[in-house]
Amino acid sequence: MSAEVKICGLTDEDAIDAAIDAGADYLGLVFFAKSPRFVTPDRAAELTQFVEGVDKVGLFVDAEDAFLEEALTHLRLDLLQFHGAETPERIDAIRREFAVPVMKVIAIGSAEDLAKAEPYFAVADRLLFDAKPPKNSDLPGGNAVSFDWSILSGYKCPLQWMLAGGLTADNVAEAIRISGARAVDVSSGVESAPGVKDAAKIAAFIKAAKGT
Ligand SMILES: O=C(O)c1ccccc1NCC(=O)[C@H](O)[C@H](O)COP(=O)(O)O
Repeated sequence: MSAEVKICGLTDEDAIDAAIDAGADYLGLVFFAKSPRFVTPDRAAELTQFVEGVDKVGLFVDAEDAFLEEALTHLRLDLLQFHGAETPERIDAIRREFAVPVMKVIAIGSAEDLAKAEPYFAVADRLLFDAKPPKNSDLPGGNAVSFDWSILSGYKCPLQWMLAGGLTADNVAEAIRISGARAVDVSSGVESAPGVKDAAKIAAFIKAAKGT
């Protein structure tokens, strides 16, 4: 059991260094203004200017083309994560327009929600299965909420996928075992407060996810 790890919502140099030093495979940058983890494209470029060998993932929520263009003008992103209500048609158009791999988030509350992934099989490069946000949340993700990982057990998905939602160093090994995930994504579980990453929690999470 060893999974790739994406550390999402990085907002400062120390957190980026901590994620890289601990062996993160993906660094997530949140381009959603309502988030406590929001960074501007300019700041994201500054933060990641010396990053090499680790994929940079830009997280967007129902972003317009102009904003995607702005972000990609400031920095190279290896993967675009879409965490809003983007339709399959919109994902297809973005992928064609910007020629960067795309990952669509599918919110899971019950096993029936897996069917929502199917229309994206032909238009996305990857999927990310995350918990449905609580009803009172302003954020579609990053809410420290889990779902029943057994929903994904034995799931036949033609695309690579990541598991997210309420993961921590204490539960990620179990989540990987039950779901069969080969890649995991975390934000709140490696923070001391919303938007403030904790280097020790990042290291512990990656160790647990990779079984090292
Ligand atoms: O992190 C945010 O603030 C955020 C805002 C808007 C959309 C998505 C957001 N985060 C997504 C993630 O960090 C992860 O992909 C995922 O939801 C896991 O989050 P967490 O449960 O906090 O580990």
